[in-house]
Amino acid sequence: MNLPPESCHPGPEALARAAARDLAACLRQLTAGSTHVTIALSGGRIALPFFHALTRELKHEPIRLNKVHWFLADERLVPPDNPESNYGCARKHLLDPLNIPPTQHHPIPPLANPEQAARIADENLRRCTAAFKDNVPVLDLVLLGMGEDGHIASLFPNHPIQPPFPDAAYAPVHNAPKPPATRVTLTWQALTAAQRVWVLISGPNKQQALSRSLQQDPEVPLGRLLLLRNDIRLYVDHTSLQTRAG
Ligand SMILES: O=C1O[C@H](COP(=O)(O)O)[C@@H](O)[C@H](O)[C@H]1O
Repeated sequence: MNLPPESCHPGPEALARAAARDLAACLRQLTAGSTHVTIALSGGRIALPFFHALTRELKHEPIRLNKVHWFLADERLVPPDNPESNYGCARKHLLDPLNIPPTQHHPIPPLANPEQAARIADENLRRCTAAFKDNVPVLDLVLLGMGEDGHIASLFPNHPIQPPFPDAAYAPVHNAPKPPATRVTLTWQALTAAQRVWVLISGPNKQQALSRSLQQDPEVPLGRLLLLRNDIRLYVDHTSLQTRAG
């Protein structure tokens, strides 16, 4: 598998530390320059070590966090106190420990109707965004994970999404192959328009999806994204390079 050595880390903690250090450096630059910085966070297994490492990095940094607005790359439509909620996890382990005021949190509302939730999420992002590419909001940074099947955000293999309108940043997801079944995700357009995309890949049984992605296999969501843009930063740990047992 062709991965540059700087992308590879011995385990989730080392990966999380490296990504957190890089994000702190990136925020130092971005907050010095602009009035508004927009970041989309993900959930999944790497989220917890990453949020803890990022909290440690940012606690003692003279970064103007009051300029940073926190969005989600995807959400499972469950209440925020449900352990499956991506926002709930981000809030508990990153935003609250850093005392980020609620005006800078932009959760995807966990409504029963994902179409409506996606429209509200799109409007919230547009309201905070200064730059647009073909009317698609440009996020400063999107942080993604990758599942065993190669899914990123809530874009799953063989599971097309239907954005509510052509340049929508968010789309509803029905019958997701991984529970919870009802979700909202950033669209391909939003991932393509973003200034930066970093993917944190950790956890067993991901080797095949990763290797197909690196070959830009469009059937694998990360492979499709790597085909759409060649400037994605990958963080990979050794647990994700293990093959499926048996
Ligand atoms: O369901 C989701 O899964 C992905 C990957 O999570 P992992 O636990 O397999 O690493 C995550 O990036 C996404 O935000 C989440 O909703």
